[in-house]
Order: sequence, then structure tokens, then C-alpha cells
Amino acid sequence: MTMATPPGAWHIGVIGGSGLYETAPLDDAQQIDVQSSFGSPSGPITTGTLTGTDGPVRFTFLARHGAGHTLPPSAINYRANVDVLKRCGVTDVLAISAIGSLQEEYAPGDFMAVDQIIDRTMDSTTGRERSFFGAGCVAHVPLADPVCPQLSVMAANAAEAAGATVHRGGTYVAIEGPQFSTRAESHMYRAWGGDVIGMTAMPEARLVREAELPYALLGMITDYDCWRVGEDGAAQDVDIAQILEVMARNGDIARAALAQLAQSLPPQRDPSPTDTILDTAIITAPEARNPQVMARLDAIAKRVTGG
Ligand SMILES: CSC[C@H]1O[C@H](OP(=O)(O)O)[C@H](O)[C@@H]1O
Ligand SMILES: Nc1ncnc2[nH]cnc12
Repeated sequence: MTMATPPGAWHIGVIGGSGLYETAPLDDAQQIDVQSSFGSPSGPITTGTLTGTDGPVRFTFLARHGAGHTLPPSAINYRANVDVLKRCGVTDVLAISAIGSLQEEYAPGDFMAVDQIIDRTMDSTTGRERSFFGAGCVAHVPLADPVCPQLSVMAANAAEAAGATVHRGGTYVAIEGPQFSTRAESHMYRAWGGDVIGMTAMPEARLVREAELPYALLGMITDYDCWRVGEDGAAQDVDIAQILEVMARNGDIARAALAQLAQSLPPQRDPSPTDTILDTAIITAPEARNPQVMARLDAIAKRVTGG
């Protein structure tokens, strides 16, 4: 199944992270089966609408770790997840993630609209697939600002309207996991300028950019990472019980933020530079492109290659 979104309309793809396995209740919700040429996405996709100022706004939701949280960060098929959202016709992607705090002022329970990412998953040997392109069709998209500022502001406003304390901007350090960091790593990430830490924003943000979709990342701060010294003077460790407790409290706020976002979107979606990022990114000459590789890119690159 694929869906077309009319020009100028919004269609928000939501990738729900830890603690957000279900979307806000959608009108006319249906579970749809969308096949990807990049393998299996994390799980079923739910599509439906939320009330906007000028009528219903379509939202399509996917739980990043699968229903029941069966997939660790390294086993998520990020390409399939983004490919199916593209096939659904989403115009923008809002990722929601549990994150640890690397700075005192970002307290558990707060939210952050992340605007920068340091990718440590690049150093791992597990080989998360980080591009739709490669041999047979080479593309280089710019990624200096991986987050769309307009969408990020709207997501931050929506979370605030839903009752959250929201920090606007911050650097997310993406680690491979699944273990949390060592204390030395945590101190190093702070020295690098990291504000928060998680395991999933990369390669997700890279792939969403290649799919020509503006991306925003709303993080729910669940814990202080292990750099912190507690009030008793003892070095603290990440406490999964605390993470689960904060996640449980924050899920409803995140869902309420989706409803608020629907109500605050301008009636008409203005074009974003990301919508056409592949115009100048694909470097392989048309006659040199591998037809099999191009067939897999039928959704991602259709706009520029004609599918
Ligand atoms: C349950 S804490 C660790 C886990 O939570 C975050 O996932 P997500 O970004 O999908 O919310 C973090 O990145 C880890 O995967
Ligand atoms: N401290 C932490 N480190 C990595 N990922 C996280 N997700 C939530 N808290 C985290």
C-alpha cells in the first residue's frame, strides 16, 4: 500500500521510541501493511487523523522498537522504517525518544527539542545501514543541520502546550548501546559538548534527510547519565527503574503533544529545502546508475529519478 499526500498538505510521520508504543488516539485509525524494498520495518504502521485548525491532519505512526519493545537499537531496520513512511506519503518526520541528560540543567522529566547530533554509532562494528544510496547510485546529502528548525519549534511549542518543560536546542550523542556508557565515556561526551545521550537518532536522521523529509527530534529526558555525583557525594549510575518510571509518566505528555501539534500546524505547509535535497545530491550519471539499485530506491528517489 502507498499513499499520496496532496501538495501543501501536512502528513506527519511519527517514530515512537521507548515508552511510546502507541500513538495519540487517531480518528479513522487503521493499521496498514506497507512493504519496503529495504526489508522489514519495526512493526505495524498506524495511520489516521488528528483535528487541525483547518480540518483533519494525517498522522502515521510507527513504534521504533516494535510493539512490546522487541528490537534493540542495533537491530532496528532504520532504512525500512524511513522507506515505509516515505511510501505512506509523509511530508515530515517527528521522532520521539527517551534520552539521558549530560548536563545538570536538563532534568529527568523535561523534554528537549534536539538540534544537533554526534554520531558515535559510526565507530561500532555492528554496521547499522546508514544510507539508502551506495554502489550503483552514489549520493551525498548535506547534514550540517540534521533537524528542521521550523518543525522543531512547532514540536517544542506543542510539547510545552501539553504541559512539558521543554529545552529548545541541544546536542544528542548517539551511542551504539545497548549498554549505557562508562563513566569515562559520559565525561568525554560532556567535554565534547554533548547535552543528551541516546542510541537511536543515528542513522535515523541521516536516512530521513536522504528521503527528503524534514526531521525533528523531541527527546523525553528519563535520567541523568552516569557522569553525575549525587547529593550524597556518591557517583551515580543510570537507573533503569527510574527510566521506566519517567517513560511511563511522559508517554501521555508526548501523545498530548501530537494532538497539540495537529492544532498548531499552519493550514498550508510551505516547501522546505529538504523536500528537494536530492536535486543536487545524486552524483552518479543517469546512464551509469545500476537498475537494480534504482528499483530499490523507487520510493526514496522517485521524485528525482522518475522511479
Ligand atoms: C529504555 S532506555 C534506552 C533506550 O531508549 C532510547 O530509545 P528511543 O530513542 O527509541 O526512545 C535509547 O536510545 C535506547 O534505545
Ligand atoms: N543514559 C542514557 N544513555 C543512553 N541512552 C539513553 N536513553 C535514555 N537514557 C539513556
